[in-house]
Amino acid sequence: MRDMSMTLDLTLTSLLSNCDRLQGVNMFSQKFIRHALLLSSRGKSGIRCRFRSTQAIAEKVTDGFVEDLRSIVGKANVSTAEAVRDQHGHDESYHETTLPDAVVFAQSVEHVSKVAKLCNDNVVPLIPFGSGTGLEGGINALKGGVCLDISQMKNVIEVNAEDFDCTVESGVTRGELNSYIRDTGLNFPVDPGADASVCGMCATSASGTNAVRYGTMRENVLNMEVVLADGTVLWTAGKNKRSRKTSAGYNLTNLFVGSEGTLGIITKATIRLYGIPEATLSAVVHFPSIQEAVDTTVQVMQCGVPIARIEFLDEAAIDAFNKYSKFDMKVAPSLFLEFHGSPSSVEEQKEVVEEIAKMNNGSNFKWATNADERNRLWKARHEIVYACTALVPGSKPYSTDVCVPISNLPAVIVQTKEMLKKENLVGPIVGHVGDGNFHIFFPVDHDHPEALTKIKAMSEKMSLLAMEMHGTCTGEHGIGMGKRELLEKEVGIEGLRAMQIVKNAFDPNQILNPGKIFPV
Ligand SMILES: Cc1cc2c(cc1C)N(C[C@H](O)[C@H](O)[C@H](O)COP(=O)(O)OP(=O)(O)OC[C@H]1O[C@@H](n3cnc4c(N)ncnc43)[C@H](O)[C@@H]1O)c1[nH]c(=O)[nH]c(=O)c1N2
Ligand SMILES: CC(=O)C(=O)O
Ligand SMILES: [Mn+2]
Repeated sequence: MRDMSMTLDLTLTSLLSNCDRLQGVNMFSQKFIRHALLLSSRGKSGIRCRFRSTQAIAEKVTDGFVEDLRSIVGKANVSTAEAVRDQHGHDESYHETTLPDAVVFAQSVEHVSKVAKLCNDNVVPLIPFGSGTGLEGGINALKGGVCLDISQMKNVIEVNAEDFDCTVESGVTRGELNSYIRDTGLNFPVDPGADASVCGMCATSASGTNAVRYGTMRENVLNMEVVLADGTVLWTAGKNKRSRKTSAGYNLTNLFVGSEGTLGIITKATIRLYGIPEATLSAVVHFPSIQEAVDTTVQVMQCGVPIARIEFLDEAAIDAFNKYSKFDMKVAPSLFLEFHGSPSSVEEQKEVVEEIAKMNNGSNFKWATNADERNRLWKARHEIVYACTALVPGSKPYSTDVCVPISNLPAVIVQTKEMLKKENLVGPIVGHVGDGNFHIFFPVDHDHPEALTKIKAMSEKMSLLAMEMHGTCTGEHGIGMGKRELLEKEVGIEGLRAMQIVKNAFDPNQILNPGKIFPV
């Protein structure tokens, strides 16, 4: 035991001699340095542990560098046109555009690997671009560099219907996958509303309306092909592996899920599929108060009803929803529900939920049994973020995204609503409440910076409240550039340091999506 620790200390010493930032590395961090060292000793992975500031010093993207990019992917697949850079310099959120210097459209994993190596050798920032539907400014090129658009890699590599899994390339969107596999009777249910790329969903650990039944990306990814900063290609669970369980070493798959383009570029994902339910039933029910709607949710969950969707909209959200999507719903706190299963199981779930809702003064149940009605309802629900921004013409969405343990949800939502009133802010509340996750969608108009300051303060208060109630500042949208200052508050300085050590080990030159996740 003593010999072992001496060996580790010696190894640590030699590692530390390569580090730029030694001071203040506590015992906890040293353990991680040892991990990093073990990784770095695998020469082939190319992972080196050189500690640098998390802020990269980007080399300029010169004409010669652009020529090098063109020689890798072909002339037609590199653009420096302002319109193309602009399109790739922002997502769907309020964050203001920051342009990359060049956009590269990769056609293969070999392209991705060679472009990564070139950027790494020249210390040029590299930002993976999935489909640009993120809500935390994840693709903004904060330090310029190369935006690597991988949306044209659109092959479905394999579908193993008998094992309920499939493998897709980075450009395949959730909608495209579901159209492709429709004939198999299977589908991929994780549903962030937007038609995001499956690999982008891995990168942000997305979820959405039916995570309550089927889980988030974390529970649904079995394996990923990832290109590291230096161009190394690895499979997080081993090449061709797709078992439901594994105890083989560290869980690299879940390290890359939610890494937001800062650890590697996900070029393929092997994900779980589910049978399309035999019967589906949707409903809307209205309540006199937020408390009663959310209490209903908690009781439904605590009764163990395997509900597929249970979505909350407050009266402001219903109002925006009616106006934008031409519905005529009662303007009151409401739940949108969906049940999946056999006809008898759906009937049983319906009865239990109806009884619980009625006990909480839920009324005006409206059932949608046919597919057209259901699709219209859920399409409108998915567009709610646009319905909220339409309240202020010319605005963009600022979305909060807290998630708390379900028993704390009623208190957090009620307090949030009181804070909104006190601050006199317009902000409809919408939530995937079965998971304890909810958003306020603030319409933000950049011509009114004072309103944005107020919204940011409110958003921070909400996040702190959620953390105090044992929750998180982001259930599903990620840290991106919007929540960087909150990460340390959530995971603690030790957690943050551990994350920085992992980042430094995988990306010693800090080229991958610099300026994201970590506080500035
Ligand atoms: C109308 C609407 C509604 C919703 C949402 C958006 C919109 C516009 N979202 C957010 C969004 O759809 C979600 O974050 C997606 O997972 C982003 O996938 P993209 O492919 O668009 O990634 P996008 O291109 O926006 O990139 C997002 C981040 O991931 C990185 N990235 C993308 N692809 C990568 C890859 N292949 N390898 C490595 N890094 C990669 C990027 O660098 C960036 O940091 C959401 N989300 C949610 O969870 N629940 C919800 O309810 C909703 N609802
Ligand atoms: C935008 C988002 O997260 C939602 O509509 O749930
Ligand atoms: Mn959401």
